[in-house]
Amino acid sequence: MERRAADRRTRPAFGHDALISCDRLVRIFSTDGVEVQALQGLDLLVREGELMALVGASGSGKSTLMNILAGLDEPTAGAASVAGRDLLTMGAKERLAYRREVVGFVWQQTARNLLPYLTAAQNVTLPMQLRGAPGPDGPRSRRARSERAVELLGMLEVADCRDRRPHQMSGGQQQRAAIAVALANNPSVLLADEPTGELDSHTAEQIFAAFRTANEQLGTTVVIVTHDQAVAGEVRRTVAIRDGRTSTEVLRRTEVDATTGEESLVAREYAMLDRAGRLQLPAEYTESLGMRDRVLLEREEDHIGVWPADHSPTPHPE
Ligand SMILES: Nc1ncnc2c1ncn2[C@@H]1O[C@H](COP(=O)(O)OP(=O)(O)OP(=O)(O)O)[C@@H](O)[C@H]1O
Repeated sequence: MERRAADRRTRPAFGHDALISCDRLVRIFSTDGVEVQALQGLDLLVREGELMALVGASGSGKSTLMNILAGLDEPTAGAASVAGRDLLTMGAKERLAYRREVVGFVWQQTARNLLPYLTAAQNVTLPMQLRGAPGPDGPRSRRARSERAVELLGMLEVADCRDRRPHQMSGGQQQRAAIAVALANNPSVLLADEPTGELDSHTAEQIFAAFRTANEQLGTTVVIVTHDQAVAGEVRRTVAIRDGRTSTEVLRRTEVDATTGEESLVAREYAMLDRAGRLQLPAEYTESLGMRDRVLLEREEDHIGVWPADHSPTPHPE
């Protein structure tokens, strides 16, 4: 037992090597004496450099999670950290610096992302000005800031909009300029909550390509909340949230056929196993097999069998 306790002490902490780590996150909202548990012990790890999507039914807790990661809201319990910053213990000053330097966000409402009376280039320079004392890699002079703004707008293919105000730009151009604003201070993480929600599918595709550009060219970690199946299908990893918890995860990878050499994208769905060993079984599986309250488990050499409670265990040879 002592050895087990020592092992536990020397074991690396949960999510120690992740850029985003949410550990049993809980967020309870109380309004008029009614409690809503928007997050109910959510676990999520995101590695540096990932481009991933979060999906889930309306009300499952996606926006609540994004607001916490954006530093706009605080969890009721649990632990959360982004790029080494502890989101529960940050003071007001650190929180402000966190929102300016560590995370960038893009919201669904195109109007929420840009100031209407500034041009695209001015919108991009504003976060750099607000940052105050620049870091070692931050642009120092006014000229350097405006050069960076033009560079970012160019990378996102809206250089021609630099002198236009938001109302002189299409919805898609506004969202691309919004991505440039979010990237202005070179954040570690780019968060986007339904960024293509107000756009047609062709424009949505272009916006998604812009996130991919940011991820590939700048190495920014990108987390996108989306209802859009086409967007969710484009990323390597999609995590589904159900009732305030991560429930399933789809990983996609390219496989090469050994004989034909042809490449194909293979998607695999996984259930999440939490640290307490809890596993959420899909309702369609449990219902069709009449599983309720308790199930029988059988440990096999390379898998675990889950059976309805009235199943007779398979006799094992002696
Ligand atoms: N400020 C708040 N006050 C009270 N309840 C809230 C608040 N914000 C969210 N909720 C509740 O928390 C739950 C999760 O909401 P959330 O907005 O995170 O879901 P969502 O998955 O983003 O939904 P949608 O896809 O519709 O945006 C819902 O039941 C919602 O009503």
